[in-house]
Amino acid sequence: MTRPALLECALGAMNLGVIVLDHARKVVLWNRWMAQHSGQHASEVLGRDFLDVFDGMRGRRIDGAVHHALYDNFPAILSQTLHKAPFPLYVDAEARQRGERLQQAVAVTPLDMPGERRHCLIQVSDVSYAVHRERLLREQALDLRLQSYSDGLTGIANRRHFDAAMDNEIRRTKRSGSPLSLLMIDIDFFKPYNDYFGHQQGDETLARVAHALAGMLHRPLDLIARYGGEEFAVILPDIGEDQARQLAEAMRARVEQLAIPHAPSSDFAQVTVSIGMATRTARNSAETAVLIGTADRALYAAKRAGRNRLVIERIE
Ligand SMILES: Nc1nc2c(ncn2[C@@H]2O[C@H](COP(=O)(O)OP(=O)(O)OP(=O)(O)O)[C@@H](O)[C@H]2O)c(=O)[nH]1
Repeated sequence: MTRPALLECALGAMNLGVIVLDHARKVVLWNRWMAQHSGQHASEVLGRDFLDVFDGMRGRRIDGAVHHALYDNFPAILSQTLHKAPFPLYVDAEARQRGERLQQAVAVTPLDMPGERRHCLIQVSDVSYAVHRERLLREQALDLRLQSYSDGLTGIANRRHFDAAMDNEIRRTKRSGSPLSLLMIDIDFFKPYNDYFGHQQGDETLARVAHALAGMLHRPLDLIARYGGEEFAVILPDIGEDQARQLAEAMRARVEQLAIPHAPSSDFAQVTVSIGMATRTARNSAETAVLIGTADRALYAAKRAGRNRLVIERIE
């Protein structure tokens, strides 16, 4: 095989688009890959002006890159992230109908040949697969992040999320001096509920209560988390005892209003919650453990006092 025939054969077999333009920007080489994905055979484009073949490219980045390659001897690489699918190239006729272009990475290179004015080589690679994989990986990473910060059963924040948010809020409150209230909320007589209705219905009720409580929070930094089995914790930044008390009382009443029938052996006809509350202020400057410990003690006081109630314990 002669050398030109060999080169012709290799060019035809290449798995990327190859275009060569002469100094006047006329197409002088167009390989089979380009014909296959553009729908234009070499005989239709050879000898034509590049911008006549690709009218939509006028004034675009690729037009500038060709200009710089031909007249300033500058090469350029157009990554698909910044220049999405510049050429109208498609994987097949169906994709063309849908207008779904191949994702492309484009390299524009000056070609200096002895005795000729400068030409320019344009290489187009199909990076659709890489782009698809990258998108998939990004989505998976986001999913994992969400999963690692939310509780699978109820969909609210999990304990890890609570710990991180609590650290942040304590730090923020130390800087700003604003108050920070914490509620610990526990479903009353949940063991008899599970024993009577079964664990699966117990799960459903847990999720329903979590959802109802979460629906009461409207400020962006308020956070409700599943703290333990049937216990929730609510972080309320920037509100002092009075406002937090009103919200906590409304949350208690909201669960009662759900009117979820309780087990016959419970003291209550409906599912209820007990709530313990404590507030960090600039004056008491409580650390995380003290705030949580105090809200926890208040919760147990609410249980001892008969349940379905709110108890506030002050930090001295
Ligand atoms: N269905 C279900 N039950 C859970 C889950 N996590 C914890 N529990 C149950 O919650 C119940 C908690 O019971 P206890 O701590 O004894 O207290 P209680 O019966 O709720 O009574 P008081 O808290 O004193 O009002 C236990 O029976 C746990 O099995 C869960 O994810 N799903």
